[in-house]
Amino acid sequence: MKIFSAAQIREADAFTIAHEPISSSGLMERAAGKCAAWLEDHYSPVHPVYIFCGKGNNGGDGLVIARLLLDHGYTVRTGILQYSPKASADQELKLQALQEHYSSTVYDIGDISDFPALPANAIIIDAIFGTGMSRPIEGWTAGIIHLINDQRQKHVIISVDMPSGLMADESNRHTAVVQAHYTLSFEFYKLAFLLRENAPYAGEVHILPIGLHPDYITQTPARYHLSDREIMRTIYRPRDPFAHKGTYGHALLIAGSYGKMGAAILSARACLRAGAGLLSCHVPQCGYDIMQISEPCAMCITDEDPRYNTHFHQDITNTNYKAIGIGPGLDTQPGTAKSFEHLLSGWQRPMVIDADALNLISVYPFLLARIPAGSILTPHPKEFERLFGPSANDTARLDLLSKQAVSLQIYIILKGRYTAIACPDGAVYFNNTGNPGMATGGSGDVLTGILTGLLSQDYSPKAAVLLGVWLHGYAGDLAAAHLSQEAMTATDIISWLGKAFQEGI
Ligand SMILES: NC(=O)C1=CN([C@@H]2O[C@H](COP(=O)(O)OP(=O)(O)OC[C@H]3O[C@@H](n4cnc5c(N)ncnc54)[C@H](OP(=O)(O)O)[C@@H]3O)[C@@H](O)[C@H]2O)[C@@H](O)CC1
Ligand SMILES: Nc1ncnc2c1ncn2[C@@H]1O[C@H](COP(=O)(O)OP(=O)(O)O)[C@@H](O)[C@H]1O
Ligand SMILES: [K+]
Repeated sequence: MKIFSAAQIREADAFTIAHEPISSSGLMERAAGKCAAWLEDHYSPVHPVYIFCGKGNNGGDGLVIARLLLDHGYTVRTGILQYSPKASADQELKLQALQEHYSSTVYDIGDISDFPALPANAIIIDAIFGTGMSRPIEGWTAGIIHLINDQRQKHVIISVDMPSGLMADESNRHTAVVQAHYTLSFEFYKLAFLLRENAPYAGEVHILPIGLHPDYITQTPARYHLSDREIMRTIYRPRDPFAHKGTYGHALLIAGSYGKMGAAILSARACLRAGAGLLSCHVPQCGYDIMQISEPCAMCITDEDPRYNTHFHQDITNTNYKAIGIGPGLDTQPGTAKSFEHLLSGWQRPMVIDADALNLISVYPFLLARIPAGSILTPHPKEFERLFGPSANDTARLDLLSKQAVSLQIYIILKGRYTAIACPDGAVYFNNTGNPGMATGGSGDVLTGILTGLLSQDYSPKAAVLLGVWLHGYAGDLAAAHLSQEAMTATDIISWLGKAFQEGI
């Protein structure tokens, strides 16, 4: 799914009106109708509804919602914030339509003293500002937003399209922003919903399709995308009935050190469960028995070093590996750094680089330029900062992420709630599977294994990152649904990977 900017959404709106027999007022009826239907599905008329409307089209939506709910027997009070003498044409039209039958339910808000006393069970609808937010909210209008937020413990707050005060395309820098429980957003995710800094505002986001013109959507390029099942269906390739183990590649995993063999085991298991044909794991001597006993399906190469991997570069001279994954539990010994440097000089195909291998690059930044094109880096935010330096805010970090992926011609997976996958062509995909149950040691090692397993099966690096991150989160969601977010561990993500293949694509 494409993520459009506020300006593009306005264009989509105008394109739809120009190419379909629908007016802007009609589109507003459709959009607000979707919101009213959602509200009626979730809340009965025992809940009095308090709608706060602005003077733009977001306010217009609120006025239509008011009329539709009143038509269906709800008790509604609609306050119009008079922060400006002028209103949009459609807002005026919808105000007239509401006043025609229900004028006694509408009142003006010109100061915080006009904020109503809310009865128990009341629902707050925020239709003050939407994608037209152009500057910080000030004065008493900001005061009304704070008063709305003060009700958060007692009343459900539902924002129409956007939480008022939030800019659609960037990190929030302002103080007056509605903190909604739910946001009913039209047609598209907004970039703002996916940024960590904006976590307090949108609540649970529901995307309501309003029939914006499909030609605009397909023809207009977008920099940001949201991964979805449709994308996965175009990527996933069922196994060839005549396949043999050679068909799906021989993967090499370089992982583990004394005290951190668990990371290597998790990656190895995930790599196999992601479908690799063969897997060899390069481990230090102390890890040989551990790996052989824990994962009988993996072959094992032991390092000359008893505790660390320091001679793995020699492996690539012998065998024709299809994919290499390096990093989980690797440690950052000088010998490991040297071997990594040799490996990067000799290996030209895409590889997966994670954890301590990323930390080694942070310490020896000249290695960055040696990463083979098409490789996949999987930093969490701290590792990203060590690699590429700090950023002023989430939007700036997103720009830096994309810039680095383009200039190094690699894929960078910045892990988090909405993992951001930056591609060498400048596109960024956000992933929406996964949950806080995955915030537990080893989850990232599992991802590295999955990605290595997909690469070894000849998925292109782009296909591997999109599918791998999606399946990893999907398996995490299945694990959480069966075990709880608290009790699930990284091992459970691997256990549910099979179901994720079956149900998540
Ligand atoms: N996209 C779609 O497909 C559809 C979209 N629809 C709806 O339209 C919404 C967008 O409407 P919109 O463009 O009229 O903008 P909106 O957010 O209502 O506010 C603009 C007004 O606020 C003002 N203003 C701005 N910032 C301010 C501030 N800080 N403090 C004070 N004033 C401020 C601004 O003034 P100006 O900047 O011009 O001075 C202007 O008057 C969208 O979110 C969705 O709900 C649906 O109806 C139909 C389908
Ligand atoms: N709140 C969350 N929502 C979704 N995914 C999460 C969440 N917390 C963690 N994850 C996922 O779990 C993984 C954690 O990776 P990482 O921090 O490298 O863990 P580790 O180093 O312990 O293996 C990432 O893929 C991340 O996207
Ligand atoms: K709003």
